[in-house]
Amino acid sequence: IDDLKNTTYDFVIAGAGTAGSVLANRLSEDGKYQVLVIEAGVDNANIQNIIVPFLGPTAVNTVVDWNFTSSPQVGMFNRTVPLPRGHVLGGSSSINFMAWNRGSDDLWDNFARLSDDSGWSWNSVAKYNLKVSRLIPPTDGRDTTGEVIPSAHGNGSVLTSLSGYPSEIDPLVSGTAKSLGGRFKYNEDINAGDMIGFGHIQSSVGHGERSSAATAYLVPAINRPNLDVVINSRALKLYASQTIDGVPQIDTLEVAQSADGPRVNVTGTREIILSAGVFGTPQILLLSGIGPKEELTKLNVPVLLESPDVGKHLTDHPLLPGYFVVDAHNSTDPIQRNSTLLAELLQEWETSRTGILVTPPGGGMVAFMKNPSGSFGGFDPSSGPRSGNTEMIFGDGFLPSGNVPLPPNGTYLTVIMAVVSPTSRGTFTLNSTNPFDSPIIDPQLYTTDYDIQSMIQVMKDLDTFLSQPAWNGFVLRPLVDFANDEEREIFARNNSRTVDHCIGTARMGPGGVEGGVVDSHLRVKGVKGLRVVDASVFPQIPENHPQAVVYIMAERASDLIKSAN
Ligand SMILES: Cc1cc2nc3c(=O)[nH]c(=O)nc-3n(C[C@H](O)[C@H](O)[C@H](O)COP(=O)(O)OP(=O)(O)OC[C@H]3O[C@@H](n4cnc5c(N)ncnc54)[C@H](O)[C@@H]3O)c2cc1C
Repeated sequence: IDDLKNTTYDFVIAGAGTAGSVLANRLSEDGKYQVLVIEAGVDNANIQNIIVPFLGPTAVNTVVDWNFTSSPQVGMFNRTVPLPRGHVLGGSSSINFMAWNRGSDDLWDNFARLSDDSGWSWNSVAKYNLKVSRLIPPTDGRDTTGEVIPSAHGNGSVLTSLSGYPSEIDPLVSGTAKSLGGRFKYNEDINAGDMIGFGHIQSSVGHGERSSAATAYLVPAINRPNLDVVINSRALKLYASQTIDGVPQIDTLEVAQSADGPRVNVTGTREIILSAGVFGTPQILLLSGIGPKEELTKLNVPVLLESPDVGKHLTDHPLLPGYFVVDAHNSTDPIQRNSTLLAELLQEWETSRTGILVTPPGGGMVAFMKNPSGSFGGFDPSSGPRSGNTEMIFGDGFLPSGNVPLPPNGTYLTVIMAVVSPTSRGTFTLNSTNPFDSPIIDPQLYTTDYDIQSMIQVMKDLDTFLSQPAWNGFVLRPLVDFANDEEREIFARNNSRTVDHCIGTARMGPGGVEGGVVDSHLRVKGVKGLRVVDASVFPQIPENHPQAVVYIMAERASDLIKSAN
């Protein structure tokens, strides 16, 4: 931060994560504006476990992760759960598990309805979807006819592909779905508008490497003379240098590299944009005195603007692994137990970008399902008929999660189950006024009956699916048996965590501050000069993996910002 030649820019962006990197690129592309990006985390270059797709999960809990932890979860017998977030250029897109879903048409139409802005409808954002990603062939070069619909995809920045190392499980999943149909139907492309059904996973992976907001948006722009990116520096607090007609004009951001280091003020003469993510953004807002009055007063933070929704509506997808002992012939399990084998595979990846390391662990097939019609008295909190209530991901091998340890021998099928239209809502609050203190994050997982019962439903749907003839001889037995729903519920509450899809802490909505923190153009209501562009503005949780939704939103936000300036 000391190297900055000046501290006044047209735009100052807090956070070079998924959304922040898109903004950095788009706002600097025509050379008209001077843009500064402040990123708390580290450089993304040359970090092997964020580049090699198979090693992705090993980046969690390292220097590239903020390592947040939830408060005790009452719906999970008071366990705490890890809440990783990217602490690196590219943000969470640099450490996530790379599943790529643009969301159903219904999701976007619901965003439009909830924000009262048709500009968020699918028809309006479809052009941004085409700008965001480009589907390229998988590294094994196979014919993918029937596995994806190429015409549904664009020619944009993030590279996406199907698994370059298909697993022996994939044809069992697609074959079973094709023969079962109905609630278990096959879906040729879950990114073509209707997400329901069993289909092939598309990942933000190209040529055997992770494609992130850093590699796809930030690095290509980094040498522009009008773009400065500062790393290892935290955005702390916003200031308004003046108030006009009672409206604070936000133009200053305080930055520091450590708790006791010097504070530097930077100025955004046109706008300051918070893209610090679902935890970073509400933290900056609250520290600046923008938030629920009672909470601010309790901590002696002077109230700049009463905005009751800051930190509220935190929503995440609960996740539960299901484990099955299988007779697999090409399982990933030996890799987890044998470092020599892993070293050989790394050598293969280094020399030819082939082998299993070109693909994220977790397998090649995913399903989004509706709960049975008529269940829950017909209640369906999802965005519409093309969005799911639950999800399954079919993983080749034992994917450690929850409290079940990797068994010393044997081969396994892991099915990651999730509730993707949860109704539990949590909170984000400050612990203290020290910006370097960890906040209190309470997603309140499984605090509604709908959420836990939906998880039980998907556990039973999985049993139905795996009892079909295609699995005979492959699935030998479940690792854990359940006699009834009560046992399923206890297992779920004991072993679930989240899919790391949290959203909503600065939600978008119509009307005044009681209707949401930002308006539909993502401007913070009640002040001037400040926007939020990241997953914290989502008015409801996408029924899918959300990174592509963040990218699409950030592309539209870039156009909104340019046209307003
Ligand atoms: C482990 C994990 C796995 C996931 N798997 C998937 C998946 O497979 N598919 C999918 O679609 N989604 C996945 N997600 C979710 C998805 O990656 C996120 O929803 C999305 O990337 C969020 O984008 P964002 O721009 O809101 O925030 P982020 O990308 O997290 O960006 C926020 C940035 O702001 C920085 N920052 C925070 N506070 C400050 C501050 N005070 N000052 C300066 N900088 C700050 C952070 O370091 C970060 O770089 C996963 C997430 C995680 C963590």
